[in-house]
Amino acid sequence: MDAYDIFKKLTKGLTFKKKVLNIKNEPHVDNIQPVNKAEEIDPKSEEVDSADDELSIKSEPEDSEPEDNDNHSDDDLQLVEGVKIGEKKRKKKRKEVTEDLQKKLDLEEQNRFRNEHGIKAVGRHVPAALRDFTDLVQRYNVSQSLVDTVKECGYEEPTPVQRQAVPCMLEDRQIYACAPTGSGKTAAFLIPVLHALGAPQGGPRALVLCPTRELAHQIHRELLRLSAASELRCTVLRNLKESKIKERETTIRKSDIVISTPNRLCYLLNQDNVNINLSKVKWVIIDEADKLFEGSPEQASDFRQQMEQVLAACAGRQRRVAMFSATHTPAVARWCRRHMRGLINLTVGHRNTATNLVDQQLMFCGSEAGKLVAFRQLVQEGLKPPVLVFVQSKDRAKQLFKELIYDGIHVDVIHADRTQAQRDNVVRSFRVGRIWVLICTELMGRGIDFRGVNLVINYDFPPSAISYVHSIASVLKQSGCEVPSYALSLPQNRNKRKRLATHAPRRDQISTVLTKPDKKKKKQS
Ligand SMILES: Nc1ncnc2c1ncn2[C@@H]1O[C@H](COP(=O)(O)OP(=O)(O)OP(=O)(O)O)[C@@H](O)[C@H]1O
Repeated sequence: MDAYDIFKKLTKGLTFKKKVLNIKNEPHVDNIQPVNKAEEIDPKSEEVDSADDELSIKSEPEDSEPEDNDNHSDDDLQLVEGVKIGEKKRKKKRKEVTEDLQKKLDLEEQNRFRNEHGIKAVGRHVPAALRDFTDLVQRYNVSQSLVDTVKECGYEEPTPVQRQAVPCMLEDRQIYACAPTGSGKTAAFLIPVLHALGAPQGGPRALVLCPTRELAHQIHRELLRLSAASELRCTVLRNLKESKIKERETTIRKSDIVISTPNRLCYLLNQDNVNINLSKVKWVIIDEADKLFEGSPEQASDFRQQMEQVLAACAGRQRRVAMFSATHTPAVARWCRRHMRGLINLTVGHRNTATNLVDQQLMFCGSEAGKLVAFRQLVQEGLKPPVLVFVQSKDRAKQLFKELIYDGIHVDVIHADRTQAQRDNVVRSFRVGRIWVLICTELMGRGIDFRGVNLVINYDFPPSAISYVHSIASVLKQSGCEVPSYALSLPQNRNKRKRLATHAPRRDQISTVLTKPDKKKKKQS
C-alpha cells in the first residue's frame, strides 16, 4: 500500500472544496490572478497544507466519487452565467448610450426647427413643435374631422405659435405664449380646446376671457369656423340687462365653451339668483393677457381679483390656464409664475418687437397742435384707406372725430360710450369700406382683426412706448425702419419712465380752437 492508497483510505467519504481541487489540478496556479485566496497560496508549499485550509468535511455516501462532476458543471454554469451577466450589462449600457445620443440628436433637431420658425420655448420637457397639422392625428389622436376643418379654413401650415402652443396644450401643459398680432393665436388655443372637449356634455368646460366685446365676437367667429364639424355649443356672454340675466344663465349652463370679458362673467357669477357651475372647466384661456393686466393700478387689481374669482369657481382638478398675448409684460409673467404649475413660456420672434412686415415711421410734430396739422397734411397728400387711428382715451377719440368729421373724409369712431350696436355697425362699415378712417381707443381696437388696413396712425404715442422710447427706437431699427436721431438722443429719466408706464400722460385737447397754452401740459405732449 503506497502513500496514495493510505491517503485514499483516510479520506474515504470526504470531498474536497472545489477551489482546492481546481488549484491542485491547475498547473499554472500562480497565473490565476482574480481568485481571491489563490493569490495568498504559496505555490511551492505542499498541497496538503492548502488542502487543510480549504477542506470542508461533510459526510458523503460511500460510493461517491471524490471528484464530483456536478460541482464542475456548477462551476461552468457560474462561469457562463458570469459572462452572460456582463454581456447583459454591456448591452444595456450600449442601449442607454444609443438612446441618450438619439435623445440629444432629437432635441437638437427640435431646437433647430424652433429656431427656423422663430420659436423660443422655456420650461421642462417642452413637447416637440408641430411639423404639420396632420401630425395631430398621429401624435395626439386628434380627430381627422377637426384637422380637415382646420384645412377647410384655409390653414395649410401651422403658424409658429400654433406649432408650439398646440402640442403643449394637447399635453395639458399650462403656457404663457407671446406672439405678434395677427400670428394666429386664436386657432392656437381653439384647436386644443376643441380636441380636449370632444363631444358636447352641457355645462361650461372651457372659458375664454378677453378684454373687449369686439374681440370676444371675433374669437367666437373663429370658433364657429373651427368647430363646424363638432356638436359643441359655444357662446359669447352678451349684455347683462336685468331682464336678460336668467336667459344668459340658461344659455351658459348649456354651453361647452363660453367667451366673455372678465367683467361680464364675474358680474353674472356675483348675481344672487344665478347658479352657474364652473367646476368642470378644463381650460381657462386668457387672450390679450397684457391688456387685461395693464392699465391703471385699480384696473389691474380689479382684473387680478376677477381672475381669482374665476379660478376659484373653476376649481376642478383638471383645470388648466393658458395665456396668450402680443407682448411680453413682467406683470403677466409674474402672475403666470405664481399661478401656473409646470409653466412653459413661449415666445415667437423677438420679444415685444414690431413685425418686420410693416413699414414704420416716426413723425415729429413738435406739439399737440402740430399733430393735427400733420394729420391734415397726410390727408391732403392722399391717404389710402382703410386707415386706423389710435388715440389715448375716449375723450380724445371724440375730440379728434369732431375735428375730422367736416374734413370730407369718411370718418367714424368707436369708444366705450357708444352702444354695442353702434360699435358693431361702425366696425362692419369699416370692413366693407364705407368708412375710410376709423378712430378708436387702443383698448377698443386692439385685437380686432381688421384685414387689409393700409395705414395705422398712433396719434397718441402709447404710454408704454413713451416710457421706453429707447427700446421703441431699437424696435424700429430691428424691423429695418429708419430711426431719427432725436429719438435716440432723448434723455432717459427713470422716475418719469416708471410713472408713464402706469399713468397715461396728460395732453392738450385735440382742437383747432385756440386755447390758452398750459405750460405744464405742453411739456408733456
Ligand atoms: N395656420 C394659419 N394659416 C393661415 N391663416 C391663419 C392661420 N391661423 C390663423 N390664420 C388667420 O390669421 C389671421 C389672424 O389670426 P388671429 O386673429 O388669430 O391672430 P392673433 O395672433 O390672435 O392676433 P391678435 O394679437 O391681433 O389677436 C386670421 O384671419 C386667421 O384666420
